Amino acid sequence: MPTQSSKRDGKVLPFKSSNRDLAWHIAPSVFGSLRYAWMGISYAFQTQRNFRIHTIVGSIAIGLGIWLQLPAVELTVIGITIGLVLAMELLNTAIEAVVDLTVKQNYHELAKIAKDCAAAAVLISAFAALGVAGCLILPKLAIVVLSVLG
Ligand SMILES: Nc1ncnc2c1ncn2[C@@H]1O[C@H](COP(=O)(O)OP(=O)(O)OP(=O)(O)O)[C@@H](O)[C@H]1O
Repeated sequence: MPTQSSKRDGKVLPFKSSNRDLAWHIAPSVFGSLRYAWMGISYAFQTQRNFRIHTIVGSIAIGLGIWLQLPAVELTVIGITIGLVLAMELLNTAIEAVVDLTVKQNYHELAKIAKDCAAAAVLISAFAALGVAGCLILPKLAIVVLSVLG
């Protein structure tokens, strides 16, 4: 049953709620979608060094936050920031794959722009995460370390 319409070459085309005719395969259920998402995380962890580093550093940050008994709001901010960095890493990996699929091993200025901008998005989110850790974790960690030392 047509629910919306799209414009192509000036013509209004009706389309169904799931207009995925070009897809090779469509996840049959919510459980199927979750399984494919997990496969994406697993692929990124196995193949992307930066994704592994960010996962480990993020886990340490969450662990430190819990150990330092940070308030729930601060732990939430740290969690959201780590989630943002990991999500950016996954999008960067997806963009790299689509670019490589499109241009193969040929040089293309637009491929360069796509990859450089995707990498920049990861970098900016990582800097934001550093800033959050510097504001919320470092001062309290310094107090604990200094009190232990002296
Ligand atoms: N097909 C291409 N055409 C033009 N420049 C490219 C192309 N492929 C890669 N590059 C350039 O090489 C850089 C590194 O490419 P690569 O595929 O390793 O991306 P990356 O973001 O550095 O990878 P990773 O996130 O895994 O470290 C890109 O940022 C881009 O500047």
